[in-house]
Amino acid sequence: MTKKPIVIGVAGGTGSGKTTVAREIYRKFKDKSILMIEQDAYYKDQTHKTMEERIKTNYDHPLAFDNDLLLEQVQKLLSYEKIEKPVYDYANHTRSKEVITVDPKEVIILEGILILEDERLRDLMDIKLFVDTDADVRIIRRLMRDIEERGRTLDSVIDQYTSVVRPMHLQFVEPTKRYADVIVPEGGQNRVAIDLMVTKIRTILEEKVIL
Ligand SMILES: Nc1ncnc2c1ncn2[C@@H]1O[C@H](COP(=O)(O)OP(=O)(O)O)[C@@H](O)[C@H]1O
Ligand SMILES: Nc1ccn([C@@H]2O[C@H](COP(=O)(O)O)[C@@H](O)[C@H]2O)c(=O)n1
Repeated sequence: MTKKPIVIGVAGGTGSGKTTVAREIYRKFKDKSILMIEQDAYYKDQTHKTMEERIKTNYDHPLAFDNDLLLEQVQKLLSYEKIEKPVYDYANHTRSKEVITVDPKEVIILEGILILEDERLRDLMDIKLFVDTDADVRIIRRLMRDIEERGRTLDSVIDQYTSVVRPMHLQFVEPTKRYADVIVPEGGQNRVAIDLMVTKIRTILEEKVIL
C-alpha cells in the first residue's frame, strides 16, 4: 500500500463555523503533521477587473473558484511536494501578490463553502464534514465578521446576502450536504463532534504507521 496524506473536507454555508471547526481540529494536531487549505484562497484572480466589476462578481457560484489550481496543488501535497498557496484579499476582491509556501504534511484539511461540490476534490477526501448552522445564526455571524474583518458595510453585507449569497447557498451549498460522512450541528461549539473527528483521524494515522 502506498503511503499518502489523509484529506479531510470541511464544507458548510458562510458563517456556519467551518473555519472554527477546521482550526479546532488543526489545534489538536498542531505538534503533528497537519496543514489547512482554505478554498477561499483559490478565488479566481480579478486584478484585470475594475473595482465595480469585482463588487458585482458572484462569489458564491462554483465558477468563482479556480478549482483546477486547487486540485493541482492538493495532488502535489498528496505526492509530498510543496506548493505556493495563493493569498486572497477580501477588501480588494482579488488575489494578493503574495503566495505562501506550504510544505506537505500527513493530514490536509480542505475548508470552504463549495469544497464538496467538485467531484474531483471529493474523490481525494478520506472524510467529508458538513457544518450545519441555521441561516439566521450564519447571517448574524457574517455581518459581524465582514464588517470587522473584511472591510464591508452593513448595507453591502445585507444586499449581497439577499441577492446572491442566500440563493446560491440554497442552489449549490446546501445540496452538497448529501456527500458528507458527518454533519456537524453548531460548528466550533460542538465539542463531541470535534473530539470524534480527532479520534478518527488519530486512528487513521496509527493505521498508516502499521500498514
Ligand atoms: N459557535 C460560535 N459562536 C459564536 N461565534 C462564532 C461561533 N463559531 C464561529 N463564530 C464566529 O462567526 C464568524 C464566522 O465563523 P467561521 O468559523 O469563520 O465560519 P465560516 O468559515 O463557516 O464562514 C467568525 O467571526 C467566528 O469567530
Ligand atoms: N471577494 C469576496 C470573496 C468572497 N466573499 C464571500 O465569502 C464567502 C465565503 O467565505 P466564508 O468564510 O464565509 O465561508 C462567500 O459566501 C462569499 O460571498 C465575498 O464576500 N467577497
